Amino acid sequence: MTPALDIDGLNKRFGGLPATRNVSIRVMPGERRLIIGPNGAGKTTLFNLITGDLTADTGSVKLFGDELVGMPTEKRVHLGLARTYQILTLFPRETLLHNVKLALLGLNPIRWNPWTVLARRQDMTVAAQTALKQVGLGDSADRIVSETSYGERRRLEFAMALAQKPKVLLLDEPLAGLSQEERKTVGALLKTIPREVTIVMIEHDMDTALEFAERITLLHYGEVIVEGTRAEVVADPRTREVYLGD
Ligand SMILES: Nc1ncnc2c1ncn2[C@@H]1O[C@H](COP(=O)(O)OP(=O)(O)OP(=O)(O)O)[C@@H](O)[C@H]1O
Repeated sequence: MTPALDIDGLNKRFGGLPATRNVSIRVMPGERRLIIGPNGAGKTTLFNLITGDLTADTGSVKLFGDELVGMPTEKRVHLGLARTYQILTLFPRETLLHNVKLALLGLNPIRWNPWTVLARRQDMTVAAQTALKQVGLGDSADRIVSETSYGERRRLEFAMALAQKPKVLLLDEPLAGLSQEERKTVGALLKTIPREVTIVMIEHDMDTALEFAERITLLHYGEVIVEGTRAEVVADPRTREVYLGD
């Protein structure tokens, strides 16, 4: 079976310092993969290399067999790659619905033609409303982002990513900054995402993340040092040494 994401020998240096060292990771379709590692281990850099926000020095990243290296981010999105950010990237003075529509508009290659956009607006509204419903914000479509709670904004970001109907979804610390209650809501939401979507998640909250993850990759100083099933990685002494602080 072709992997959903096939990362091979990926390297990235910042001013001589390696942030990603010969990283090879294979994620199969439908998998729920958790990426863990101490601060500065290279987790976000890895995501930026996958999305094209950063350019790799060497190595390959394939999405369902298509080479992404050298491809602009927008094209990667068209191939089915979506991500959420560690720091929320929303338009705070717009409505929730408008934010999701803007995410969809970004996906539309003919978005600069106003007539086309107008003609498609109804479709987009329906798609955006469906995505908001999917994350439990169906009744909040017309609210302004700045008037919503942090947890609701996190869910809005999910809606924006899901509206794009991604094949592979990268989640960068989706639980960061959330209250215990909100963590539960987002944790439950994660479980409702269909298997057609392969998920790779960076997360420090081990309670929720471990429940969700099937396989785990541990990064340390930019390198993959442990990888395996949830049970294997948790039981590995190197995980305890560098991450779980045992
Ligand atoms: N744009 C950049 N320019 C220079 N150095 C960078 C840049 N981005 C990341 N780094 C460095 O690369 C290394 C990996 O950083 P990265 O943010 O990927 O780690 P991380 O595992 O995501 O950490 P955290 O858990 O704190 O988010 C760090 O040493 C960091 O200082």
